[in-house]
Amino acid sequence: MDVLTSPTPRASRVRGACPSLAAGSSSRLRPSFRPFLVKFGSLPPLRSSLKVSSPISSAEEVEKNDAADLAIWDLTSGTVSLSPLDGRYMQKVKDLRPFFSEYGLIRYRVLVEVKWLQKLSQIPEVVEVPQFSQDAHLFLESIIDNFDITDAIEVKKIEKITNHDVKAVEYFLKQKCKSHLEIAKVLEFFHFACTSEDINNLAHALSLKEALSDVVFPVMVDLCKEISTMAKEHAHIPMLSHTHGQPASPTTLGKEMANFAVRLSERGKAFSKIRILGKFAGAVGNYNAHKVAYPDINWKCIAAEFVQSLGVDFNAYVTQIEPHDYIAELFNNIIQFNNILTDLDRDIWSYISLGYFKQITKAGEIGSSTMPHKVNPIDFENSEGNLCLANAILSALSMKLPISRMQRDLTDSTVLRNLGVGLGYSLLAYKSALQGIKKLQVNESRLNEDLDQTWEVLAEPIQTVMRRHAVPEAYEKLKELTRGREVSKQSIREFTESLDLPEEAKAILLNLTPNSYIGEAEELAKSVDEAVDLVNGFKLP
Ligand SMILES: O=C(O)C[C@H](Nc1ncnc2c1ncn2[C@@H]1O[C@H](COP(=O)(O)O)[C@@H](O)[C@H]1O)C(=O)O
Repeated sequence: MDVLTSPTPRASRVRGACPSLAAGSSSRLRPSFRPFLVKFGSLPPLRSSLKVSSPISSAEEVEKNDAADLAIWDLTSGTVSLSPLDGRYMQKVKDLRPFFSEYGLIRYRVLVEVKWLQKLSQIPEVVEVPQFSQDAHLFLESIIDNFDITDAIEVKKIEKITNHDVKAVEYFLKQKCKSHLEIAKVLEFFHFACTSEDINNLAHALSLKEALSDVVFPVMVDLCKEISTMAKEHAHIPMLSHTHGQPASPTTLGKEMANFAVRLSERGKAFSKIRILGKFAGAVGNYNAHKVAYPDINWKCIAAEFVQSLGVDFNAYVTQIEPHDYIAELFNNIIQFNNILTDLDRDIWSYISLGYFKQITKAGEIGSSTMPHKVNPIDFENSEGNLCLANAILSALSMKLPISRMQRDLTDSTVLRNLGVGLGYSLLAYKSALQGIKKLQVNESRLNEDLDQTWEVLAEPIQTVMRRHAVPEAYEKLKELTRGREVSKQSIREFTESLDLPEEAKAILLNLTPNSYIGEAEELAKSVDEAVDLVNGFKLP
C-alpha cells in the first residue's frame, strides 16, 4: 500500500493520475526522464524538433533509474498535475491516497468480494461451497493483504475489455484463484448473487470509515487541542472586543479561542452518532436471485451478518443502492466543522491585521515580493480558501448522492470517486490552520495599547452599577459623556467621582480599567477542558 503514498511512475497509470496541461515545462526536464512522462500520459508528446537524443522507452528501464530521477518524478508529476491535491499539496494529503485513489477503491472491492466468498463457505445450506480449509482461507486472505499496485493495474487491464469496473475485479479474482485447487472448484461463487453496488457501497463505506479514523479525525483533534492550548495559555490576556468591528467590552484572547475549541469539539462529538451504513441485498434490494437459488436461507440475516462483520451498520431498506443518506449526514457535519474553522481563520486573520498576533518569521522566507517588510497571514488564507473548496465539494456530494432515479441510476458512481477530494481539501485546510497557529506570537503591548485608548468601554459597567443604585437616567448620562467623544482615563474617573453612589460601589468603579473589565473570561478560558473532551479523539459509532 506504501506505493500509493508516493507517486511512483507505475502508480501514475491508474485512473486518478491527472494528465498534464503543462506542456511548457517539458523541455526543461532531464532528457532521460521526459519520454517516460510522455509514455505514461503525464506530458503531451514533444514536437519533433524538440525530441531528445537517447530516450528511455520502457517503465522497467526508468524503474532502474537512480533516486534522483524519482525525486524529479515527484517534483515533475506535482508540477504538471491537473489537481493541486495531487500536485502542489500532494505531500500534505497523500495519506488519503490509499483510501480514495482508484487503487484504494479496487483494493476495497477485492476485500469485499473475497470476504463474501469466505462467508458463503460458512453457510451450511450452500453445499456447493464447502467449508474452506485453513490453506484456502490463508490463500484468500493473502490476496487482500498482498494486494498491490501491480494487481490494481491487472484489474484495470481487464476493465479495458469488460468496460465494467466491478466485473473486472471478479474476473481478476477468478484468474488469481484458479491455481488453488480447492478454490478453483468454486470460482463461480465469486460475486455470487451480487450486484456491483453490493460491492461498491461496502468499499466506499470502508474507505470513508478508515480514512476518517486513521487520517482525518486525528488532524481535526490536533487542531482542537492546539486551539484549547491557546485558550489556556492566553486565558488571562485581556483583549478589546470588536462587535461590528467597533471597540466593545473587553474579553481575553484565551476566552475567544476557547469558544472555537468548544464549537469544533461539539462537531467532533457529533460524529459518534453518525452510523456508516451498508447494504448487501442484490439487484433491487430484495434478495430476488438469492431466494430463487437457495429458497431456505434467511438472506436478510446473512446479509446483515456479513455487512456487520466488516464493521459497517446494516441497512435493510434499500433499492439497488445504499441510498447514501449517511454520507450526506457525515459530510454535513464536516461542512459545519469547516464553517467554524473558517470563522476562526478569519478572526485570527483580523487579529493579525490589528497587530494582536505577530507571526514567527523564518530565515529565507519572503512575505511580499515587493514590500520587504511584510509577514502575510498566508497559512490562514490558504486554510480559508481550501475550506471554501472543501465545502463546495462536500455539499455538492451531500446534495446529489441521496438522489437516484427509481431503483438506481449510475450518476453516483462518478460522483463517489470524489469522496477523497472533499476530504482532501478539508485535510489540507486543517494542516494549514495548524501551521499558522504554530507561528503565532501574542503581542501583548499592542493589545494593551488598544485597551488603554478605549476607556469609553467602561461606560457599560458604570451605567450598570448606577442603575443598580437607582441613579436616574444612567444610560443617558453615560451616552452624553462617551458617544462619539474623546474619552480618557481622566474624564471617566472625574465622572465616576461625581456620582451619587455608595463608597464601596464607587471604589470598585474607580479601580476598574479596560484591562480588568473582562468578566469571567479568564475562568471560562481556563476551564475549557471541561467543555472540550478530546481524550478519546473523534470517533464514529
Ligand atoms: O451489477 C450491475 O452492474 C448492475 C447494473 N448497475 C450498475 N451498478 C454499478 N456499476 C455499474 C452498473 N452498470 C454499469 N456499471 C459500471 O460502473 C462504472 C461507471 O463508471 P464511472 O461513470 O466512471 O464511475 C462502469 O465501469 C460501468 O460499467 C444494472 O444494470 O443495474
